[in-house]
Amino acid sequence: MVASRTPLMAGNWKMNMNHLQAIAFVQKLAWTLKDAEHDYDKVEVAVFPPFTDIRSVQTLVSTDKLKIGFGAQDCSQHDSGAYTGETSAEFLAALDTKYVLVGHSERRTLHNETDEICQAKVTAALRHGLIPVLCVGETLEQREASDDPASIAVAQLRKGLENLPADAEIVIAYEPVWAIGTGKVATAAQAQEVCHAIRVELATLLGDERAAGIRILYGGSVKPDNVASIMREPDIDGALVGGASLNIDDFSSIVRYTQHVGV
Ligand SMILES: O=C[C@H](O)COP(=O)(O)O
Repeated sequence: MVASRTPLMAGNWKMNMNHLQAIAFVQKLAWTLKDAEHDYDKVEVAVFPPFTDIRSVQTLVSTDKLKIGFGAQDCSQHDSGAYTGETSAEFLAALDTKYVLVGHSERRTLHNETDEICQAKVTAALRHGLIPVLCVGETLEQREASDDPASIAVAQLRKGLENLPADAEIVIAYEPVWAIGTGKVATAAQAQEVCHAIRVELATLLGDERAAGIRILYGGSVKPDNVASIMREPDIDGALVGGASLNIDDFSSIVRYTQHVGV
């Protein structure tokens, strides 16, 4: 049975755009997609702005009744307390935040986030009704040193989803670290190979039916000219887009990837 999974195009802005720029960007993205008669039921769209923009994006989305979703780029594993600089999933939920990235490779490498921390963040996000987007992926050194390039992402997945509640909604993002912001996109076959291994592991952990319904995104130098070939792969259900999500034309073209391929 082929599962029906609504593709998700997620724009991770990283540390770009202040709240005023965020308002202008989301407004313009919504107009562009409206002009193109984009059907959000066929391809879901979400942006991941910096924390300081989220309240502004929330207000715009709710006032203008936009169908663009939004998420945060990280959350604390704790709900509240003496954790200077951290942001609670509870506070994000109070701003109607739908998604939260967990374990993006920039968090793992620049902020020493371990698989154990990622697992605690997944749990914290779920505790407050957010949908975690768990990011996994190998570095170039790990890929070159391994006979099984998918094994690193699969091990991160296994740890990150430990003790997952039975009814939890999650999204997985496979991001080969060597393809992030480098212009070196994984080939569609390389991305599919790892995403398929992720789905097989999800089936082992959670059962076939549940695994078949979980969306797996690919991230790493996704652009309008390569999104179509990536989206043709059976285990890839969307993209986590960095650089190209900061450009309205590029991001809306990625969202409307079916136009490129006549799928
Ligand atoms: O979260 C997004 C990824 O890090 C990919 O970034 P990129 O599209 O700039 O390579």
